[in-house]
Amino acid sequence: MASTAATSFSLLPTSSSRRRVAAVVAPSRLTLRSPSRRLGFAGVAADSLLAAHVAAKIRTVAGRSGKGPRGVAVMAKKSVGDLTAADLKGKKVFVRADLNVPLDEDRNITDDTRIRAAVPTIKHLISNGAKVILSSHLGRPKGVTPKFSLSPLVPRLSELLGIKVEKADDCIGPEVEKLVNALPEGGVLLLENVRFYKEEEKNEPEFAKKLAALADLYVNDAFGTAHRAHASTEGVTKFLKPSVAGFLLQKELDYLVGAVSNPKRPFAAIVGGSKVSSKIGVIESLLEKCDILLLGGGMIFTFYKAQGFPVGSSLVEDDKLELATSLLAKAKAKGVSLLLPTDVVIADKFAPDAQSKVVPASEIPDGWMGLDVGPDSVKTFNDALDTTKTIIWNGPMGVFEFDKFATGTEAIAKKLAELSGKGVTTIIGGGDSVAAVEKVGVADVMSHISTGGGASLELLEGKELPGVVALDEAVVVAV
Ligand SMILES: Nc1ncnc2c1ncn2[C@@H]1O[C@H](COP(=O)(O)OP(=O)(O)OP(=O)(O)O)[C@@H](O)[C@H]1O
Ligand SMILES: O=C(O)[C@H](O)COP(=O)(O)O
Repeated sequence: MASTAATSFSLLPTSSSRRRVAAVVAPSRLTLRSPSRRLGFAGVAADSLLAAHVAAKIRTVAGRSGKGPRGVAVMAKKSVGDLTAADLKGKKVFVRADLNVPLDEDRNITDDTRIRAAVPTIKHLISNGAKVILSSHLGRPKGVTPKFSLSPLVPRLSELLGIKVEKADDCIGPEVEKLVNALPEGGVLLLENVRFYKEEEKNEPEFAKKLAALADLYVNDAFGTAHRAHASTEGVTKFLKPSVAGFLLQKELDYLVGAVSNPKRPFAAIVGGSKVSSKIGVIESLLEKCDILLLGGGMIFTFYKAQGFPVGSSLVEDDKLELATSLLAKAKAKGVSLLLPTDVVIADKFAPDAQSKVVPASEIPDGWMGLDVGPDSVKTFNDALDTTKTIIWNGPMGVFEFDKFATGTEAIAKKLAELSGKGVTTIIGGGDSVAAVEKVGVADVMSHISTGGGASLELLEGKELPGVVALDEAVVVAV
């Protein structure tokens, strides 16, 4: 018989859990006093963008003081959209982007998403007469390593921006300064990989100062690297004013903080991936906010074992059994409807050509391992998702890299695409779930696909990102 793991948790959230979330973030109480009220990005209203930052800040302020948001003066980050031609014309602007794109053996770009995502900010700057000094890392080089040069990015950047992008062979020093000084208004100079200097990751002030010396002001649009306190993401802000957020950074915050903290309800979170240990923070944080939590991926077997079910040779973290039990109890206490798959696709080995069959989640035989969620679970998950208005998804439902075990993940991707078309806010929180959505070819219809893996995980865990914290604040006053 199928396990009844799902039925031991109530299907409806309590009204108190709804009230608690609403009390923690109440952006409607706020009057925004910032020109960035006008700003919008990709169909996202300006007020909603700011509400996201405000909501994040309120939670921090409220958390520290132990009091709610009422009457608390809070701040929001200054935006590149606040800068007009009067601020930008002829100015040298240091733009930190995350152009850490995958390259094949011949150094061709295999996915240009991150380059495309950086374009709106750069276009805004060049169309307002700024001189753009563009900086990024690529990979994790140890010292100067030609295979990690940013040179292969120049043709695609030039094509997307419609101008000839210049390239420096270094990111600091007299030669770079000469190229910067030769930049025309509306020109773009791409600096060499900033991680060729070990001082970058060490966030050494002297190195940050040298980067800053190239420019008049700073824009951080590197969402994927915003969780790193590096010289070009954090240190440089101490020497360049103003230091403002780019459009991509804002959009990521709007969805991953704003839509998640203040969601249209019911709000469902889908968490998958390999191990529960790497998702504890995310699950705990989402349990505070969501109405429905769907779990899939390798982590579910730790939950099953904690409930006394046989798990065969499935992935299990034996030191996390108590944790799994406590997460189930927490969900129950909070009135969150936590659904574990009731059936699984099992395999006789971890391989694309493994023998496979579907069994109830409570009946995995010895020698077999669960590699995907089963069809009954997909149906239950889809029915639950049909009731929602906001969905965030992080981590695949199974070993989607093997076609035979990709069905559950692909079904969820298709369901989110369908619901997105019906007005549900669908957010894909980075990492492998993005790859899965792209594999199914439904990336374009999602409300938001994060460009950050580690950064989006940290945000979903409720952490502050150093690259965001360091930016200038625009005063927002609570009334
Ligand atoms: N049942 C399973 N058994 C073993 N591995 C699984 C299972 N289900 C999913 N996985 C694996 O989990 C991996 C993704 O897990 P991870 O925790 O890294 O997710 P993610 O957060 O989406 O990715 P990233 O860490 O890149 O952000 C995939 O490679 C997938 O094959
Ligand atoms: O790909 C990423 O997640 C970002 O570019 C950050 O890279 P890092 O993990 O090497 O800092």
